[in-house]
Amino acid sequence: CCACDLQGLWRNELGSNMTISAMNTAGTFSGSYHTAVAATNKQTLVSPLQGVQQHPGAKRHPMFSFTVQWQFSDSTTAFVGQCFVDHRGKETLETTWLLREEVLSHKDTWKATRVGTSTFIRI
Ligand SMILES: CN1C(=O)N(C)[C@H]2CS[C@@H](CCCCC(=O)O)[C@H]21
Repeated sequence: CCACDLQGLWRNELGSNMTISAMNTAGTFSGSYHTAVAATNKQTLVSPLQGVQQHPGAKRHPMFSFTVQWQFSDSTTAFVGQCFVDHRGKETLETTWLLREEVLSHKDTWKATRVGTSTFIRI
């Protein structure tokens, strides 16, 4: 069937919820990210995201990237990934992410970036 549209509500394996809202013809979008867990034990808050996807409609499995500006910690996460639709029309977002936290000294920069993968399904 049809292409994979990023717009809507997604959840990943960590229980985070992501809403991708405005999508324009240039393929840029915005949204919000609500995380259940964090690297710190701080109370988490909904955080804004900005992203770009390959030209919507032109691709069945568009690539995308987006960045989340965490509102409760001095850190940010960049996601890159692709949207896939299986034979039953089930969509998944396969992503790799980099989480960069602010470090107070240049000598600590070696431990400032975490990397991982995350899969989102539509909720
Ligand atoms: C919950 N998460 C999630 O859904 N991920 C895909 C990973 C990569 S972003 C991280 C949360 C970072 C929160 C801010 C901070 O702790 O500095 C973790």
